[in-house]
Amino acid sequence: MKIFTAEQIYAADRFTIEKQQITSDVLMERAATQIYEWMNSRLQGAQVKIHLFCGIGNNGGDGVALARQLHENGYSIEVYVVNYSDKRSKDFLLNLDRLKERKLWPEFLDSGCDFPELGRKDIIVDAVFGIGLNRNPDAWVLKLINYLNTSSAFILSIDIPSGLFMERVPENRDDIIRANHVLSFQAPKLSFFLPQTGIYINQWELLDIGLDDEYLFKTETVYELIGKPEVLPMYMPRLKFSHKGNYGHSFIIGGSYGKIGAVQLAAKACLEIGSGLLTTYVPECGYIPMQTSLPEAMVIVDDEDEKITTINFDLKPTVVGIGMGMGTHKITIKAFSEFLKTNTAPLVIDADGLNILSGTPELLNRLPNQTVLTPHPKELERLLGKWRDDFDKLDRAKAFSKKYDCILIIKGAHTIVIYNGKGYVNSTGNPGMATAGSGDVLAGMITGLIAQGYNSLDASVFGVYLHGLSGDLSVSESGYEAVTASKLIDNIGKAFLELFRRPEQEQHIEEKN
Ligand SMILES: NC(=O)C1=CN([C@@H]2O[C@H](COP(=O)(O)OP(=O)(O)OC[C@H]3O[C@@H](n4cnc5c(N)ncnc54)[C@H](O)[C@@H]3O)[C@@H](O)[C@H]2O)[C@@H](O)CC1
Ligand SMILES: Nc1ncnc2c1ncn2[C@@H]1O[C@H](COP(=O)(O)OP(=O)(O)O)[C@@H](O)[C@H]1O
Ligand SMILES: [K+]
Repeated sequence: MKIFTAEQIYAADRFTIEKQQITSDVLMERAATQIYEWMNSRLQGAQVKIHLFCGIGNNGGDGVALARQLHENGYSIEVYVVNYSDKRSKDFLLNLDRLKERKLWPEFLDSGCDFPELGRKDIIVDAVFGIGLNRNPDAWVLKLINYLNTSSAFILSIDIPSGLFMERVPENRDDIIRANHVLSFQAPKLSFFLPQTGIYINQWELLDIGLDDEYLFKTETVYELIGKPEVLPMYMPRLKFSHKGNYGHSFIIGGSYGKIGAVQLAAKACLEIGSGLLTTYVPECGYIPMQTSLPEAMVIVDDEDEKITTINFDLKPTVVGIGMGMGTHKITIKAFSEFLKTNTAPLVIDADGLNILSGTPELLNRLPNQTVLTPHPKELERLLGKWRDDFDKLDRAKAFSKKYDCILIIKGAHTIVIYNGKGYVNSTGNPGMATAGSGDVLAGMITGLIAQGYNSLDASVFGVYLHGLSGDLSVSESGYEAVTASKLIDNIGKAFLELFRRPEQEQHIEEKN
């Protein structure tokens, strides 16, 4: 699903108005109707007090139009106009008149006034600012935002929590509405998925206001939200007459004394996702653990017992995954550097492999094209330097990925795969996955997909999606706290099955037919 910028959404508005031969207030009315129906289906006429805080732009216009619909259907409402500017939008004014025609008189709030009392069981509709916020709100408006946040009422934000910008992080983290639920129009907004801004949103949902399909389809976006429809076409079915040689030979290099488990996890995940063959390269101390825990894997050992000192092998890997638990000893850095001089296989670099790269950046020039890097936030900072905010982080990541022609996977609650100026935002996964070794599993999964013939970008996007889905399946079995990296591996197979599971409703209809 595409993630549009504010400019693209405004352009979609204009395009739709032109093509459907409607006036702009029709779109506003559609927006209000969608929200009304959403609320009504949940409230079922309940006489709960609904406080609508409406700005003077089109987000406020949505709120005022919604107030009218709620009133006409018997709901108990209070409307407040947050009078932050005298530049009121045309459609806001039109809807304000429609409200007044029905003898509904909103209360006008400005810098001098007291804020209304809000009950614990009331509902607040936040329609102060939408995607048009382009500078810091005045102090009294911030005070109002703070006031709403401290109330215990349920906050429903229209389109986007007020105070949240589309393309930057606000300076003061308290200046944004903390929404219980966001009803966003047509497409999700990038800020919903970034750690510094996503925290203001508890849940979000999209409402279709009928923006023109052709525009939405044809317009290219930098960011895309990756769900099932996006990954399904990537899936490569296994062929009846295929053999293990068709699914590649993965080579996983890593481990050090006390950290052989990282290689075990990556290797197991790599096999579980379908790699045809797998060889691991570990220090001598890893030989017995590897051979006993993973009989399917072949093992080559370093001359040294506790760490990797040379990377000598006699096989032609389809893909190499390197770095998990490897350590950053001087001699290991040398071995890694020598390996990069001769390696031509596609690479997936994780953990200490990344730390070595950030300590020895000249090695970045030795990476094959489309090398996959899988940093967690700290490793990413070592690679990119300190960023100003999450939007700056994405810009730096895009520049880095372009400079070294690498695929940069920014891991987190919504992992973002960066390549070729684009960002693929993952939709699966959960906080249960914040647990030791889950990154090793991801690196192994991506390695195993490349082995099977997926290109490195598809392997990254698909691998990240399946990894999160395995996490979601693990949570449904054992709750958040008990998710472990090993459980993620155990659920890779179920994640594949889940990809092809049809929604129950659909199955039911078919059975009836
Ligand atoms: N295609 C869509 O998605 C549609 C969007 N609509 C609504 O329109 C909203 C966008 O409306 P607007 O562009 O009018 O913008 P907003 O309603 O977000 O309001 C901001 C307005 O105030 C000004 N402003 C920005 N920051 C300010 C500040 N700190 N202090 C004072 N004034 C400030 C801006 O110039 C802008 O006109 C959307 O979020 C959505 O709610 C709907 O009305 C219908 C269609
Ligand atoms: N809150 C979260 N929600 C969803 N996924 C998460 C969350 N926290 C961590 N993850 C995922 O778990 C993995 C953690 O990777 P990493 O920190 O490298 O773990 P490790 O070093 O222990 O292997 C990443 O893929 C990340 O996206
Ligand atoms: K809002």
